[in-house]
Amino acid sequence: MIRQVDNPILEIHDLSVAYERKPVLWDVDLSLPEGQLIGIIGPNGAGKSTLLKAIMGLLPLNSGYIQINGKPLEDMRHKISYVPQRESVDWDFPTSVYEVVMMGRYGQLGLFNRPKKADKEIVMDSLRKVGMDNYKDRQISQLSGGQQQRVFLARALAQQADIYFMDEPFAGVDAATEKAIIKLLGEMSAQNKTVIVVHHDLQSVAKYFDWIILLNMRLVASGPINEAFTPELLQETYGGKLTLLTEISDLIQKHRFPNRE
Ligand SMILES: Nc1ncnc2c1ncn2[C@@H]1O[C@H](COP(=O)(O)OP(=O)(O)OP(=O)(O)O)[C@@H](O)[C@H]1O
Repeated sequence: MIRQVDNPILEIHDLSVAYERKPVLWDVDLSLPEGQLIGIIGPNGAGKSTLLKAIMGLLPLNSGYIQINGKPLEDMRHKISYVPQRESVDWDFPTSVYEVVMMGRYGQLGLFNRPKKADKEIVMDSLRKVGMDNYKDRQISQLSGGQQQRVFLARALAQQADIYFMDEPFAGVDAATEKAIIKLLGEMSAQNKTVIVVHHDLQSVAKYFDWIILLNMRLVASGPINEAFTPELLQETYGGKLTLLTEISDLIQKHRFPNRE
């Protein structure tokens, strides 16, 4: 079940990626609609992070190409923003919350230009949106996991991109932060931003996302949540673990018929 869309914001054609000849992604063909909250799910090692890195141009492709709004990715980099996994970053680096978020502006500014008043306002506005404006002078080494994730999000917001890629933004954060993040992502998609999130918790998929991508080295499904988040397609993605599938069937029933107990 792979739904192609008219006027896609993102198109991936015949994408294959390998690490030292070990194939990780095979022939992925995908088109995604604008302004939606999109989840990528699949088992460990399915290639979810690899897909994001390949789209961001951080890995060499074995084959394929990527277009944003019908134009080559290389010409559209300023329109995309990437929030890597929190653990992939050195949080002991001696810098402040404010500086990290200002880094989001350097794409527009150029490395050697001083931030202007407008940049400073965008940084403070982004910090306010994630509830971290009171921490602007704090060293990043002194933040909790949830606070680190909020700072990452503020940096992405400061880039003022059209498409946001996020690698497990809910991993290791507290419930309040998860709630704050999903609210923010909803506001972004209401402003026609496209938000693409690698996600692990199957329990919250139907509640959080408009569109879902099921991946296991190859693309299993891509479509609106009601069409693509089905027990059959999940079985194809995860390989039939029956207890999991029974749980998921229950979840889908609850999502579709929320008032039925
Ligand atoms: N830098 C690398 N060098 C070699 N192999 C790698 C590298 N990064 C990832 N892999 C391998 O590629 C496969 C896909 O990894 P990837 O991190 O994309 O999966 P994932 O779906 O994001 O997994 P998880 O849910 O466990 O985070 C795995 O088998 C992994 O071991």
